Amino acid sequence: MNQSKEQRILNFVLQNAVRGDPCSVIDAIDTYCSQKEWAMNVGNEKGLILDKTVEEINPSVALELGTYCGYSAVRIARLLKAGARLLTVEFNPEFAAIAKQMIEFAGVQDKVTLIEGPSEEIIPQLKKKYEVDTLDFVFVDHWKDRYTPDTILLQECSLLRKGSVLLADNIIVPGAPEFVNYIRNNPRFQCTNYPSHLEYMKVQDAMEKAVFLG
Ligand SMILES: Cc1cc(-c2n[nH]c(CCNC(=O)c3cc(-c4ccc(F)cc4)cc(O)c3O)n2)ccn1
Ligand SMILES: [Mg+2]
Repeated sequence: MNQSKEQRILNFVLQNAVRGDPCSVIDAIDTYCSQKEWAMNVGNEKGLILDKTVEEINPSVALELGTYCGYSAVRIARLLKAGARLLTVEFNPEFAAIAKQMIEFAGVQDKVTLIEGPSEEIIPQLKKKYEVDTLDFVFVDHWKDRYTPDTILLQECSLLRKGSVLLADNIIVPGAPEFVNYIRNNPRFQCTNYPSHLEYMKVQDAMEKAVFLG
């Protein structure tokens, strides 16, 4: 049974990064995926936009939709203050298994709750099952056709409060045109676009920040 790309990424991290050092894990993934095999991690260029947004908000409770191998979960968790937590949702069981090991190797497992399942099923469980009141920050990086319905679902589940910040990846590639239309024309959100590039490529991409106005 030959290895998956995601298993090869994890193996490279285990052999080249330092256990308990999140930055070395991030660097190892970026090295592998820029030199050996492309993968859909947010990457270092958009990762810096993510870092700045997280540092600005300093969230107590953050949600990530789309864990993949755990690259952005490690990026976010390394910046969280003591007692703050990240909930991250992954649909694919193989990806979730890789991400779990990645998060543990990076040493951020105490800050991260990895939840396996589809976003539309998990979001309605956040309040009762995961003891969330409201979300300070949401990194939207899952299936691009779920960005809009899940943003609506977050509102319906009263998970957003005045000032909650959404940051969405892949606004250009693969693209989320319906989401861009929805969020920019919605008076309850204040939007900012951050032009960038697709991870590990010279292709244009962008992130969209949307502040919920309550
Ligand atoms: C329904 C549900 C879904 C999830 C869920 N879990 N994991 C994901 C991953 C989604 N991410 C992507 O598909 C993605 C793709 C590209 C890409 C691909 C191919 C190209 F040629 C160019 C760009 C680039 C990226 O940066 C991406 O993020 N979704 C979790 C929960 N519930
Ligand atoms: Mg992405």
